[in-house]
Amino acid sequence: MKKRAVVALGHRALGTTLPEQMAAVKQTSKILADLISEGYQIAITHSNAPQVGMIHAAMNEFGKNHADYTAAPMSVCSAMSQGYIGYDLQSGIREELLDRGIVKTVSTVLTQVIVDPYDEAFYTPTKVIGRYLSGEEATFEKQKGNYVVEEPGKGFRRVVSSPNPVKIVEIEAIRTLLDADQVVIAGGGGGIPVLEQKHHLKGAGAIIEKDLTAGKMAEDLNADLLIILTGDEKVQINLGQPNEELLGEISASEAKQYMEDGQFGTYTMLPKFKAAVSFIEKGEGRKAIITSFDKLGEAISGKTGTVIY
Ligand SMILES: Nc1ncnc2c1ncn2[C@@H]1O[C@H](COP(=O)(O)OP(=O)(O)O)[C@@H](O)[C@H]1O
Ligand SMILES: NC(=O)OP(=O)(O)O
Repeated sequence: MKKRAVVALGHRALGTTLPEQMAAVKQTSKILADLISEGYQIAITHSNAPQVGMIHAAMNEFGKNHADYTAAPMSVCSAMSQGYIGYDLQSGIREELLDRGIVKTVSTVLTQVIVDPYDEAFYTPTKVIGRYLSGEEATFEKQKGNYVVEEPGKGFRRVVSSPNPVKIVEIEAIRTLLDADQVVIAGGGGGIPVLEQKHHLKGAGAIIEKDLTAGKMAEDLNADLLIILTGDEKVQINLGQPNEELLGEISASEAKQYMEDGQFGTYTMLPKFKAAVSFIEKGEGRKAIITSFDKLGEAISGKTGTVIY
């Protein structure tokens, strides 16, 4: 039986602007094709904060200035970001596979993820999206009822709520594609957050942390491996202190201890560890790798990366 992996792609694997994304995806596709060539069945999820910020700004500026265009809510923009990023990944991976003589369908499943309307996150927006804003732009956003935070010396950023993923609506479609040995991109940008109202799923104005959705998807698919590709080859503890240390192979209980000790950024590295530990604890023989996207091959063969077992 083939090994099954869920791969979460971070910012570096995608870039920010359209040309950056096109170049980054070419590189990322090679790495993912290597994994597939090694016999892994993979489901891929990805970041979307820069892209969804860009799409939301564009849609809402047009909506304001042209009577025949309407502004788009965040959930619709989230769906657009899944389509746009999924499209680039689908083409890139397909091409890389064909270059190696591998014929496989690569598809994107527009994925909705049910969130809890009473999730505490709705009271405190924390998820940073889009580009840096000037003071004037930040004031304008606040006037529209949006939230911004200041990053000293850099500018302002928009923030939205980031509720926990409760249920992946299209999980059976994702599972079916993997069972058919196809490559699937799903849960992009953490999935489109939706509130369950009887049979209706109402889009929520929020962005889910993609690492948490990746972990949930890995649990649901009973994957062997959760791979989180980020900017660093290995995670550090005691960051910025004289006793700074790179983490290699650690157990889930060691990882939990580091989490409790506050070793990881709340909105950056911590969700990756939460996802990894929860995934590992809910099954047998599971492993999670956190590494930079260009080091995946070495990490798979045990030469680098932070590996949690
Ligand atoms: N203990 C830590 N070790 C390494 N990086 C950390 C740590 N705590 C926070 N970080 C930050 O987390 C970042 C990765 O998180 P994020 O920017 O959300 O990534 P991505 O888009 O790759 O998912 C790193 O680039 C680093 O700045
Ligand atoms: N949705 C999400 O987690 O996006 P980023 O990784 O870009 O913040």
